[in-house]
Parts: sequence; structure tokens; C-alpha cells
Amino acid sequence: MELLLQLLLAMGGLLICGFLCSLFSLLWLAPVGVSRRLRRNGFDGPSPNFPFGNLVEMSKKQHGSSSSASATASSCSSSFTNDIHSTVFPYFARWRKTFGKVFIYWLGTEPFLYIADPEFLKVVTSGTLSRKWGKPNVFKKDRKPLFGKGLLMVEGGDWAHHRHIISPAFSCTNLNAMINLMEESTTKMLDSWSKIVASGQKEIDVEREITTNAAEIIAKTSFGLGEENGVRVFKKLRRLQATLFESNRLVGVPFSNLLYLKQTYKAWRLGREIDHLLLAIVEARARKGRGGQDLLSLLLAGEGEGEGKEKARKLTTRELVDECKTFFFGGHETTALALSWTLLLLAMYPEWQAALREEIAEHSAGGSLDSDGLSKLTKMSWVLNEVLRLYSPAPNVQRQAREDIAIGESLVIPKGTNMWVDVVGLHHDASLWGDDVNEFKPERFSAGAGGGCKHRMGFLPFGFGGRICVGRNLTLMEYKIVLSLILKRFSLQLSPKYKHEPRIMLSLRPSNGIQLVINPIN
Ligand code: HEM
Repeated sequence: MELLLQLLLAMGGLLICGFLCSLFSLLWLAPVGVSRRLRRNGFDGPSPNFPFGNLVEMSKKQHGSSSSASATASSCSSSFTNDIHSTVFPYFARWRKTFGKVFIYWLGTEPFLYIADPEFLKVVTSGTLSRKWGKPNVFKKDRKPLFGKGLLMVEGGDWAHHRHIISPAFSCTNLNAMINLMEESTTKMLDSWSKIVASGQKEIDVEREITTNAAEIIAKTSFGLGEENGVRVFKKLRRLQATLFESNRLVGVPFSNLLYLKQTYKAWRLGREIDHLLLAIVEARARKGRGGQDLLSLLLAGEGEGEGKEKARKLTTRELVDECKTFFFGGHETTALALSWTLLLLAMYPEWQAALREEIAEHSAGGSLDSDGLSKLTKMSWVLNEVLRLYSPAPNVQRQAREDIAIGESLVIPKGTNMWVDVVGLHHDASLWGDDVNEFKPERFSAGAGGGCKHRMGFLPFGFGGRICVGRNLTLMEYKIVLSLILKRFSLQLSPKYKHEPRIMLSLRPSNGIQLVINPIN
């Protein structure tokens, strides 16, 4: 009996030792090994402390001049600087001074290759190398309730298949059929603005208004909001988003999820409820056959491309549910931010408000804009590009090496290394754009979509390569419709209450909304 007890104790001890060794290897040996390999390959960077990597330094507030954007704004709310890189990414701005535009830093035990050099980005992602990069596992798990296995997250053959089926749904003909849906929601919003102004209040937080409108538009265009379940999905999706971003997670630190059990559980439960509701919508639509102009109906009706056996299989019900969520989360906040930053900049530049109003009037046949008129709003496209350059709603793009990636003779990026492309850094780089890099000058896009940037990979508001944003035409259409309707009815002025404090909350957002004084145009 005593012998058995000793044996059990010894086995227990061995198990605990084994567990501690694996933990030590996960938390310390593996990341240190990768770190050494990266350094041997010539990649420098700030020294990490495992298991936090460089997170401690990244969470520190910046000092002195780096807070220029907010400092200028708080002392004088009628002017502010667009020089925001060191405000939104103070740690990158600091490290760049020492390590240049390509270096390694660590989120927990995850290595990230920071890239703000467009030529380097081109070399490591061009041609066949593009297939060796996937999406970082560390974010995939975290964002599963939002995107599931939708287009944004899938890889390899699955990605090619989804993209094949989804791209045609965003064709111009299909998008044109959505113009009315967009006008309807926006007119409702503007009618409520008129009432607010009539009641004597002139100031509005346009960011809040525009985000609600964009969420409604994307829900209508993705899965339909006309039905009761559509409205319930919409409300739950918004709650899910708030829940997931309530906590500031220690991304990359092993087991850090245990600190946020309550939020994780709440998000998981909401995710399941949304899935059930969306499943019911998808199944009901599938039974009904073709109907409606939203993306879901188009995907349900759309045949896979190819012939016979080669014909791409249609997306399953489960896959369609994930795509509806992906369109909602990938599409509404980004478009809303592009519009909100635009209204802010137009409030600062009344001459551009006037130029756009003139252009809208010129191309509105019988007072309203059709698809032909929208396509002729050239100056508005310049303004959109300039806003996406200065305040890119998607401030970074990430990838993860699925295998060792050899670049030329001497450089190897080890399997598992993540890539972090600093889009804000690229868009605010004077060596690419010139000394006026931080000025709002939409006319720089008059000569072409590159905006005069010295490198074609220097302007990446919608990402790059095969994975470039599938919804960019939808954004362009929504942007033009919403902005035209606003400018026709109101003129915009900056409110003294506005404080310019852009910050990163997954997307690049204003910290305190965007308060504008709006005046009806007779
Ligand atoms: C101003 C508006 C928008 C911006 C700035 C934006 C930005 C981006 C960026 C940077 C990517 C590349 C991500 C990566 O490579 O990892 C992307 C991909 C994507 N976007 Fe957008 N987006 C916008 C609007 C939309 C809209 C309206 C939709 C859908 C309705 C949408 C759906 C998607 C999807 C599904 C992908 C994944 C494409 C793929 O991986 O093949 N986006 N977007």
C-alpha cells in the first residue's frame, strides 16, 4: 500500500515537472530561440522580456513632443495638426529612430516584424512569396466571435474559394441596386439632424451619428434589416463589438485570456446567439429562393464559377453566416470613420466644402445622384483618398509566415513570425510624400490614384496584393452618397468642444467623438 502511494506521488511529481518544463519552454525557451534566430538573420529591435515581450514599454504613455496632435488641439481647438504618427504609435516612432523602418518587436511571446519600408514590403510579399503568408493565429482566436471563418480570416484554398464566390456580389451592377437603401437610411438621419437644429441645438457628434447610419446601411446591404430577426442580429452585433473591446487584452501573453473570463464568456454567448439568428435568416432565404438585393441574397443565388466538376461549390449555410458577420464588422466602422474624418477636415477647409457642393450640383440630374453622376464626382474621390491617407481607418495590416521564408541569398524570416505593416507610418512618411506630407491637400490625387507617392506600396488604405479589401467599391459608393446628401443640406463648422485626440482602438478613431456645428443650407 505504502509502495503504491509512493509510486503515485512520484508519478504526480513527474507530471507536474513535465508541465512546468513545457510551460518554461513555451514562455521562455521557444521565444528566446526564435529571437536569437531573427537576430542572426540581421533583424534588430528593442529587447523583449518574456512573457510580456515589449508590451510593458508599449503601454507607457509618451512624453514631450510626441503628443503633438492632442497638445495643439487642446490649446486651440480651431486648428490641429495631422502629424499623428507619434501620437497614435508613440512606441513605433521611438523605435524607428534607433532601428529604422524594419525591426522585430514582441507582443508577449509572439515575434512581430515591423515594416514601414514599402520596398522591403514589396520584396517579402511579391510573387509566389505572397502565398507563404497567412493571418496571425494570435488574432484569429481573439476575433473568432466577430469574423468566424469569414473571408477576412480564412487562408489558402479556402480563401481562394470564398473570394471567388464573394467578389461578384460586389460588382457595380449589384452595388447600384443598393443606392436606394443607402439614400433611405441617410435621409432618415438627416431629417433627424434638421429636427435637432430646429429645436435650437446646432452641435452634433457626427461620428456617433455616421457610425449608427453606416451600421444600419451595412446590415441592410449584408443580410437585410427589414425583418425582425435582422434588427435583433444588428443590436446583438453592436453589443458583441462593445463587449470584445471593453478589455485591453495582453495580446500574445500565454494564458492572459484567463484574466478576462467574464468578457470572453459574454462574447462567446453573444456570438452563439447571433449565429442562431443569422442561421434562421439564411435558411429562410434559402427556402424562399431568390429575393432581395442584399449581399446574402446575391451569395445564395450566385452560381460558383467554372464548368462541370470544376464548378466552385456554393458556400454552406455556416459559411454564409460568418460572411454576414464579416461584412458587418469589416464594413461599417471603417466606412463610418472615413466619412467622419472627412466631415472634420471639411469643417476645417470650407473651400473644399464649396468645391464639392459645386461638383455635386453639376452632376445631380434632376436634383438627385444616380450611379452615372456618382462616378463623375472626381474631386470627392480625391478627398476620400486624402482622408484615407491622413487618417487611415485600418491603421495596420498583419500577416504570419506559414513556413520559413527565404529572401535572396542571406535572409530567412522564420516560420511563425508575424508581420505588422505600419500603414499610418507609410502614409505620414515625408520621404515618400514630400514635405507637405501632413497637410490636407486632396489635389495631390489629381494626377492619379497613387497621390504622387514615390512608391506604389506607400499608399495602402485597403491593404495590398490578392487580399486587398473586397468591399472598397461599396465604401466608395456609400461615401459618395452619404457625403453628397449631407453637403446638399448642411454646412459644417468645427465646434470649440472638439478635442483632436486620434487613437487606435483596432481602427483609427477620434477619442471623444467629432463635434461639429451644422447649419442648414436654404
Ligand atoms: C473605408 C472603408 C474600408 C477600409 C479602410 C477597409 C480596409 C481593409 C483592409 C486594409 C483590408 C486588408 C486586410 C488584410 O490584408 O489583412 C480589408 C479587407 C477586407 N475588407 Fe475592407 N475596408 C473597408 C471597407 C469594407 C467594406 C465596406 C466591406 C464589406 C462590406 C469590407 C470587407 C472586407 C473583407 C471581407 C476583407 C477581406 C478580404 C480578403 O482577405 O480577401 N471592407 N479591408
